[in-house]
Amino acid sequence: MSLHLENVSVAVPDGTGRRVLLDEVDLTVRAGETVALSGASGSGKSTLVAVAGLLRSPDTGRVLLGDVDATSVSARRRTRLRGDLVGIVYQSPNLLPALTAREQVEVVAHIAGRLDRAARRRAVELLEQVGLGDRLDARPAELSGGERQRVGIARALMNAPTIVLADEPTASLDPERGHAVMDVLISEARRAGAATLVVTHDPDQAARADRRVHLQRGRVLAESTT
Ligand SMILES: Nc1ncnc2c1ncn2[C@@H]1O[C@H](COP(=O)(O)OP(=O)(O)OP(=O)(O)O)[C@@H](O)[C@H]1O
Repeated sequence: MSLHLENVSVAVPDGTGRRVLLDEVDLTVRAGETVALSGASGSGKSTLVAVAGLLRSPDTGRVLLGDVDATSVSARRRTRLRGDLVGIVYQSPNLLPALTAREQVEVVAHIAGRLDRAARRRAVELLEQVGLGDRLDARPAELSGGERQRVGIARALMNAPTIVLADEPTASLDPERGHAVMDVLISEARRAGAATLVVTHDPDQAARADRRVHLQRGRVLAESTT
């Protein structure tokens, strides 16, 4: 399923005027494609991820997941779409301290009311795919930063999302771990055929994507094929 942002603008009140955070952004990420999003601090990357992930509605423009216009449905339907179709990897995975790696991932199915035997098996498979097959019962305090981030990736993929969004998923890691985590994220998202948008400042990591997009002051400045 593809992700389309069509003419998306977001502005917030700023003193007596308005501050534009996203300015008529057009962006398409095709199914199975990975797009790296870069831009200076404050250029609007996190806002774009929040809009694409249906966490924030644009003031104007449309967000299409496949051919469903998520901006024209009810808030309730939008929440359902997000839960069913979107997986988000955050800068820091915010794992629950009391839960094991396996449980962190299972929670996604639990919340959806679908924690059955198949879901438990899928959680283990995902953790194996991100290289944590031998750490299933470890709690966050027993995991390294890179391992915790890989749990976050497995968790984001648990609902078999067709849209994967990652906002600087490797920001807290050293370059070597960061590259390893990025490789896992991109290969797993590709394997799932998901449309994947990854925010990264790191040119080496951006080069791993199929395409790069640069944001400047809320506008898409340039696209390049890597
Ligand atoms: N609710 C808000 N009210 C006012 N300003 C906001 C709001 N949300 C974001 N901003 C501002 O909008 C701009 C874009 O923010 P955003 O977080 O999208 O940028 P970013 O490119 O992700 O930055 P960074 O790389 O530092 O995380 C920033 O200048 C930020 O301060």
